[in-house]
Amino acid sequence: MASTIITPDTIWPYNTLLEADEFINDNVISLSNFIGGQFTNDSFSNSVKQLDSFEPATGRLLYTLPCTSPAQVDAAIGFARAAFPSWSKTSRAERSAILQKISQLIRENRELFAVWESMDQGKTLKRARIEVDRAISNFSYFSTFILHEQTAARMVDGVALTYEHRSPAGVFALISPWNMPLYLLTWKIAPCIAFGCTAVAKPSEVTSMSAFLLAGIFQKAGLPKGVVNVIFGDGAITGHSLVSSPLIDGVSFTGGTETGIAIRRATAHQISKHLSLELGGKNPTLVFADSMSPSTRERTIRIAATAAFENQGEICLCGSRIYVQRSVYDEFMSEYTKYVAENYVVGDTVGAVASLQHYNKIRRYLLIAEAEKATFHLGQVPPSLLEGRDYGGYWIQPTVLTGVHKTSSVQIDEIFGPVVTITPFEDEDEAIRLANDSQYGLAAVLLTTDGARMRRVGEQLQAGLVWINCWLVRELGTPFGGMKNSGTGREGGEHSRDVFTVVRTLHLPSF
Ligand SMILES: NC(=O)c1ccc[n+]([C@@H]2O[C@H](COP(=O)([O-])OP(=O)(O)OC[C@H]3O[C@@H](n4cnc5c(N)ncnc54)[C@H](O)[C@@H]3O)[C@@H](O)[C@H]2O)c1
Ligand SMILES: O=C/C=C/C=C(\O)C(=O)O
Repeated sequence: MASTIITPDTIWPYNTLLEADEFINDNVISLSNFIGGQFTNDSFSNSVKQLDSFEPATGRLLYTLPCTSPAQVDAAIGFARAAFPSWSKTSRAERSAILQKISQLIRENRELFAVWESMDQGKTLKRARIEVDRAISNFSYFSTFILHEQTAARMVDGVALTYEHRSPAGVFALISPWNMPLYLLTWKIAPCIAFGCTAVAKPSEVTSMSAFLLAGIFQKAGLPKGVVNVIFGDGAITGHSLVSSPLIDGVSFTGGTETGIAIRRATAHQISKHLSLELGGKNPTLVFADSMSPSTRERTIRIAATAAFENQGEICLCGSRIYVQRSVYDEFMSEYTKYVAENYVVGDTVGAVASLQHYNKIRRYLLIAEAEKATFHLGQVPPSLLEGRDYGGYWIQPTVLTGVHKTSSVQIDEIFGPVVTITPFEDEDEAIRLANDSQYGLAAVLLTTDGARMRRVGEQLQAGLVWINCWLVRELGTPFGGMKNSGTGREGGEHSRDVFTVVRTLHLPSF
């Protein structure tokens, strides 16, 4: 088998599942960092540990990646700093044109990205295509947002004219998790460079391939060298040295709550560092009796199922705690389990979970559910995969549980897999209490046909995003982010502008 040090161009021609599969069988792929506009051989120096990344659907080795050392992290930051003065002064039109070009190049290579993202993350090809489309939108949205942005001037009591002047905040660390790799990393890179900042981006060590391919797009689009550097590695060494560097002006992070806390700690003494933290969730779905009328039942079941099982439940916004009004509980249970069994089929509409480590985490929660005598309406404890690596993949059946106590870790913790708990409630007050009984506050789904209730309940839910009779509907200008331990800061449209710029208010007196 040939050992190939590759650039994205090596992979470019392999844009079907079959071709990608053959390429992997014939080659050992090693990803290299993209620093200062080049794919660098430093990634392979003997002092750099190499990490393995496995294909979730089969368990085979997909590629290796460098665990970038603190010295190399500093080198990447150096390139981003060197690029900042000139990039931050480019005109909005120039930046817009480059973002458009990046968007267009991803669109032209949609299938390439979808195929490799699906193989790398475990998601279905259909789901991967949806996420590539969102990556395309992330760049096109911010390419036009910056052209139309305006700042209002104000007269203060006729005494002074005031206006806000914004400038790019500097060099950012952009760190993303493994569940929606390209979608989430581009949600950070696009606004970062649109608002004139430069970046060192680090995808998750579990799913680094799409970021590598994206670096190839940056080269092809003519993004000036150093504006975006893409480095690979783990959290403890690479991620930590990146966020804690005094030469990093801001961090936009999406990942787990514990990691968010670690990043806050590591940067606590750097007061001016901008921090945007999008963290975990354990989101409630509330099913009111009125939503189970004959005309809306199908929609209610479909939304509660999609919110729970899309992308194997590996979306921070997934509704993994379903609460159902008692008068329709039995009917909901039988319709729901039937719908999930028919529509969420492992290996077809349900992909593999992202890693062996994650498989074992989900399994541990299902063992707890079993020990606590929860009822498994669908799914079961998956088999133990402890020996060797060649298993045939990390597959977990969509699992529907009832009888889980509110103090159980299965009900409290973010499992982040295809596991949902269902609990009855009596009335609106109890529904709100149960929904808010969580350390998290990222998202909530409200299923009801009562217009007054939509607002009455919706406005009391402790969640940054409330979806009523829908789920994961996104408009890229709306504030996106969580309450409580689900994060701090908002991203999207002008909220992303707040993350990536500093503001000064100028006062011009009239005397
Ligand atoms: N709120 C959101 O928008 C959102 C979106 C997607 C995922 N998530 C959350 O992400 C989690 C799953 O992803 P994960 O397991 O990859 O999360 P994670 O927190 O383990 O890792 C996320 C990223 O942070 C890096 N990292 C880890 N430790 C670090 C440290 N000390 N300093 C700097 N970087 C570090 C990792 O290498 C990875 O790139 C879930 O909790 C999920 O809810 C949240
Ligand atoms: O898994 C988390 C999903 C996050 C989604 C977004 O950040 C978004 O839709 O912009």
